[in-house]
Amino acid sequence: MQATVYRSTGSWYTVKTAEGKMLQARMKGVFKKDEDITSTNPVAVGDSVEIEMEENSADGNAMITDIHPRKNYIVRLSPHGRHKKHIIAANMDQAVLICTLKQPKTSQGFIDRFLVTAAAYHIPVVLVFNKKDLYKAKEMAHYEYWESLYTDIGYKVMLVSADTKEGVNEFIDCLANKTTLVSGHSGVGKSSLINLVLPGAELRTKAVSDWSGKGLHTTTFAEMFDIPGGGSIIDTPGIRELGIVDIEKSELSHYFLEMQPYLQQCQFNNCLHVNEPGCAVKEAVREGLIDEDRYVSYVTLLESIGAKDYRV
Ligand SMILES: Nc1nc2c(ncn2[C@@H]2O[C@H](COP(=O)(O)OP(=O)(O)OP(=O)(O)O)[C@@H](O)[C@H]2O)c(=O)[nH]1
Ligand SMILES: [Zn+2]
Repeated sequence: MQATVYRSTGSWYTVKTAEGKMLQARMKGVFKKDEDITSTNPVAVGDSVEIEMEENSADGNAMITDIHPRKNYIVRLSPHGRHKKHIIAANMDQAVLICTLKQPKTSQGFIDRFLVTAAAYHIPVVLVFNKKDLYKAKEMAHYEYWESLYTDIGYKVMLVSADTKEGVNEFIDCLANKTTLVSGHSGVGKSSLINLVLPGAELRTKAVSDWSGKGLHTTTFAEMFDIPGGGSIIDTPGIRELGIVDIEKSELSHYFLEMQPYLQQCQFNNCLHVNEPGCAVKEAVREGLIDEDRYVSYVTLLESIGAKDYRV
């Protein structure tokens, strides 16, 4: 029987069957893990799995017997070992990055790092700027610059206020019938916005009371919630940044989507677009066809690859 993983707590998983029943499930032994990754968790939130009911379980618990191939997944470095990865979530249709221009201002470096990560995992991103009610002329001008920059690259951008509810309908519409990972720095208003979409869910309080006293200390985890009317949200409390661990310097420019048209035109086919002569990317920056700040983000990320505490 097929089921979807909604929550993972180490050895127990909350899964939802095709009929909509929530069950507690355990893994049956250890089965083959994803070939490409060495992860600390074989099954993640969003995974589609096969389950069987446990034979002698009075509680109606289930066994996960197989995991279906993933459409995509995101990882972070595991807290339990430098080189191990922890799969945060799988099978997403899109990711929403909640940002703000005030209290606390989201940096462009952070946004671009997120976009690179999502592009590498083939996950479309919607940038949602929250706290519109706090923006004065200066912040509005900044927002408009970012809106046109990221819209031109191909991202969907929206401006909302969880406080006044301005723009919230558009935000809710963009989540309909999709599985969406919601991410963002602490304090940008993730919970406030999610609570508007999931009335009565009281996300964070639920997570806290369920987990207190169970000794899970540093462990952060994702959890999926159904949206009334269709679709679901994957909330990732405590996970500030996604991490791509294995990205090569030579790949990075592919994930800056606006650079793609120029990549074949550089004089050297292994051009990193920094010091090389005949670089079509740098030429495009000079001509204003690629935004300078985005190029700065590119160079910053490029330098971080291979650095000691490497994490894109
Ligand atoms: N003025 C204003 N304040 C907001 C808005 N949205 C959220 N806030 C406030 O910003 C603070 C942080 O909001 P949260 O929803 O807890 O933010 P979060 O991103 O979930 O933060 P973490 O739980 O730390 O990850 C709270 O004090 C909210 O009341 C908004 O649209 N306008
Ligand atoms: Zn180049």
